[in-house]
Amino acid sequence: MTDLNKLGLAEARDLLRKGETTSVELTQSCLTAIDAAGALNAFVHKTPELALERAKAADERLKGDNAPAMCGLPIGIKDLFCTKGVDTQAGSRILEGFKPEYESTVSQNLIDNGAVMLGKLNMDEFAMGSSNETSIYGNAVSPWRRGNDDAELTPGGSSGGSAAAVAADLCLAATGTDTGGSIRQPAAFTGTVGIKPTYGRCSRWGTVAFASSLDQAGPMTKSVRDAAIMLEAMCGHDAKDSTSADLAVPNFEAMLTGDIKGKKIGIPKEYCMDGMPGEIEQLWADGTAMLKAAGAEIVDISLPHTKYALPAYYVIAPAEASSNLARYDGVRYGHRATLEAGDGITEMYEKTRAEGFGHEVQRRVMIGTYVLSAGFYDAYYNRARRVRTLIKKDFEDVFAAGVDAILTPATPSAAFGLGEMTDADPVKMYLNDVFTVTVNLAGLPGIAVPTGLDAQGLPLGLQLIGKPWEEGDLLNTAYALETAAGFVAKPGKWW
Ligand SMILES: NC(=O)C[C@H](N)C(=O)O
Repeated sequence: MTDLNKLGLAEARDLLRKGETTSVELTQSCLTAIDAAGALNAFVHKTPELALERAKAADERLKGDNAPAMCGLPIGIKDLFCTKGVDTQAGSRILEGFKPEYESTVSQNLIDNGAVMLGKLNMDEFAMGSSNETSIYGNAVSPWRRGNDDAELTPGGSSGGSAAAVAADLCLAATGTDTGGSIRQPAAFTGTVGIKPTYGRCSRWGTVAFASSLDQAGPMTKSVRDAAIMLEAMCGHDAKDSTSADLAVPNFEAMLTGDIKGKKIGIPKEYCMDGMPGEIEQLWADGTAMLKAAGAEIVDISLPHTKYALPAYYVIAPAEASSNLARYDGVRYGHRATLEAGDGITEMYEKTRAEGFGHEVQRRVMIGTYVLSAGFYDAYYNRARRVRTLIKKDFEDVFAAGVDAILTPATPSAAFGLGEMTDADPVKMYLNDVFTVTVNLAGLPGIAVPTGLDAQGLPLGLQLIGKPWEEGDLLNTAYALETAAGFVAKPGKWW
């Protein structure tokens, strides 16, 4: 069978069960596609030997009756997850040469479920960015292009390598993480599906920390069904993460009936922002009509504190980052600067951190340190935390009034060109997160579903936001939207 790498998880799983292919064949097909896609710079550490070894073991396991759902399925892992004995750099120079002694809970869950890791995927440094351009490895490149224009576009960020790899069929699916939109924005930019589950659904243990009260892992896949399959395999209670929820994991795939009759879908008026491109407005209106045609009840809602979400996020996330990143001191991990005679420990810290962190990470550490400092703590950090509570309450009120899910655009535009936003004011880049950060601040599940193309042929996505712990319901609504939208476009192969 050719082009096995183009399959999704569900299709490949079914072929494996019928004995029509093997994990080794699937894995080999992905490895060949990865080798031919150097131009995308998606995989930054490849693990072909390990992959084939695990694929062989999976083929053995598949001979029995109890092989788990992801048994034998080749996937990519974002470079933020610690993988035992395999380079884990979080896209940063400061973690150069770091090979963890342990496996993150999420990647261990996937290994236990039989998934086959092909390698580690490119990302913005410490997951700070929306274009993958802050990566020490150089940016990942989107497989998509605007019409016949050969300008390189961003796959989004920070999980840009994951999005590029899934969209270009280098793997069947990938892991991502989302602190302010890092799964949903790259998914929307590349015509793939990405879900950020409820905060606490996936363990954060062994995932390099950015902003601990916001970080969540999730799957990036070719379909909603695949997202359901992979989320179930990734998540679950973990005693090693005190914020991990001790809740049973439902069979998400079994909940995909496509029936959303009578579901109340909220359309928040505050998400209709000034300067929103007509194409995004149209996409949103089309998505609303699709859900209505599928039997949902559409209601106008208000989330009054939405406009404060982005500023609150860009105070809280840097504050937590400045604290989390204090551990990179040149002693315990990775890079250490070369010192001169007379340099003491202070010079060692300063030189190491100045060399080891890129500009965006330095900016956030400085902002975070500032907003946490004695004279400014109340004015910035505490105020941002209070705003966060109000944002959370906005959602609680809407759900208490009977709304089942909320539909919004996922991003304010289609993918932009590499370099187009890096020289600009950093706030322009931060504005990419305008529709996604509210969900992280409130700890809710959110999913991006590809629903259309812009005038230049680039994918656009819509976001559905669900109630806490109701990912199954959210996935089902997303499934209904996906079915109605019938998005089948793929990037033309140029790499
Ligand atoms: N990690 C994320 O969710 C990315 C977000 N754009 C940020 O730069 O903070």
